Amino acid sequence: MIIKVCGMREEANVREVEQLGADWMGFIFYPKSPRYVGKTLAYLPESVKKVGIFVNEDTDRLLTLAEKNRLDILQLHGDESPELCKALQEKDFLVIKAFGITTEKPFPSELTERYEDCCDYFLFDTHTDLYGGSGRKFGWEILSDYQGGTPFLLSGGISPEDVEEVKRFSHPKCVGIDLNSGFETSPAVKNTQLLQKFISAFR
Ligand SMILES: O=C(O)c1ccccc1N[C@@H]1O[C@H](COP(=O)(O)O)[C@@H](O)[C@H]1O
Repeated sequence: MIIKVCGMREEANVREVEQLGADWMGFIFYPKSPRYVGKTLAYLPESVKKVGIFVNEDTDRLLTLAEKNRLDILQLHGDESPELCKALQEKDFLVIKAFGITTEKPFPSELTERYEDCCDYFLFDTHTDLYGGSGRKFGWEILSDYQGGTPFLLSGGISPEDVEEVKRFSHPKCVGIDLNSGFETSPAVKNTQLLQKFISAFR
């Protein structure tokens, strides 16, 4: 299973998390996020895949940031179209389309189906008007209604005490989990002890 640690920014913290055995590390390029990278990242990790998180970003700016930060994967949290996802794949990026899920509505199969042929992964996150990083979980049982072919990461408010529940979660297309605000001491600063404990218990 892929473990992605998201919302990283500070050099020392990036170096520490790189040593913990995470597979992917996420950097948020959405200016309204408290985890916004802002200025240039002082250190780009080598031993993890670097994921850039974007929300309805201008395509030229997205590509400039992707090149500058040597991003491997683009995670799109806004209303990005299937055509944009396809165009980014054709530029040799892996593409993750994030979907905000709520149990108050049926699983959005009609929406996810439109992205089946243009994304490498989906990410199922808790619906929020802020696009992501809510720190809240949704009822994962709704994912039994996801019958698509694209592998997905489970996301949204996963915290240290969820490790057993995450291990019990099972879906044939779930290939990973996303850890973000639940492991922070302050926005964009991860508690490496909590992460280490979670990762060893999860593996
Ligand atoms: O973390 C943010 O601030 C953020 C803002 C806008 C879009 C995505 C964002 N983060 C992503 O949200 C999910 C869930 O995070 P959390 O566990 O609920 O804190 C995660 O994939 C982050 O990559």
